[in-house]
Amino acid sequence: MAGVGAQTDQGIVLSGASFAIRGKPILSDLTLTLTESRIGIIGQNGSGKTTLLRLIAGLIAPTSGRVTVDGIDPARDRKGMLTHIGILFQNPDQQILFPTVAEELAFGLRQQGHADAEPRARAALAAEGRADWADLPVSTLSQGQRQWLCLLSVLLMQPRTILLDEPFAALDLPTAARLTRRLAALPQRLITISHAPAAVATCDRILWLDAGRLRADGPPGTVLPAFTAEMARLGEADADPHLPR
Ligand SMILES: Nc1ncnc2c1ncn2[C@@H]1O[C@H](COP(=O)(O)OP(=O)(O)OP(=O)(O)O)[C@@H](O)[C@H]1O
Repeated sequence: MAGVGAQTDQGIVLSGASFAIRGKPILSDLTLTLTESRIGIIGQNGSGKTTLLRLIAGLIAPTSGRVTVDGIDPARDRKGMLTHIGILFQNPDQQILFPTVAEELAFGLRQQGHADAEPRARAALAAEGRADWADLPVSTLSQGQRQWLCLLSVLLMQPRTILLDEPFAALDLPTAARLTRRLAALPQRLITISHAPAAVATCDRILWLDAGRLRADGPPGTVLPAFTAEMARLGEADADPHLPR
């Protein structure tokens, strides 16, 4: 796989990992070994999907249990993680730090120790046919364009695994179709959060989170129909729970 060369791909391992905020459990006792190339995470609003990605990326540490990425504790070695994990947030504005497109792209490369970060960033833009974007203020890009910029930043860093939090949520259909093709062609491991079963239907493995616990874990052909049926059932029950019949 890309990025980390000959190092062994040990995958992402969670051993009894839990996460709580002020004593409130958000994720409970997750034990998983993730080695597949395409993994989907589904679940209702607030079920803990984004928190799980943050745990894998090392942005938060488990309250109990353990998380390792290729044998490394991601919360302890943030710099070492740069070649292992890239994350594309749901909202690009949570990710973008710099005023211009080239500066934003160069940042991650500089963190990885590349002295030629800026020329590399400009070359990458040129290769995408976007050389004219280099000095544009990021604020002039549309939401979809900013999301594309965030993806390009992640790709330039060549992480072994890319975590995607609802990558299509804010995109129009043609942009989503382009991004789908782009993602499908990547050699990296992709872990994708989605509410939409169709968006993860081609994954090798689906994790269904329910109130911070693993409710199902298996191939899409098994997990997605069960999830869809349960969402339909909940939707009916919640539609008018307080109204007289
Ligand atoms: N910083 C925080 N402080 C308090 N509660 C939090 C915090 N971050 C997350 N939570 C709570 O943890 C739970 C899981 O949140 P998370 O964002 O992981 O869910 P999600 O499955 O990604 O939801 P969605 O589909 O709505 O994006 C929610 O109940 C949320 O309110």
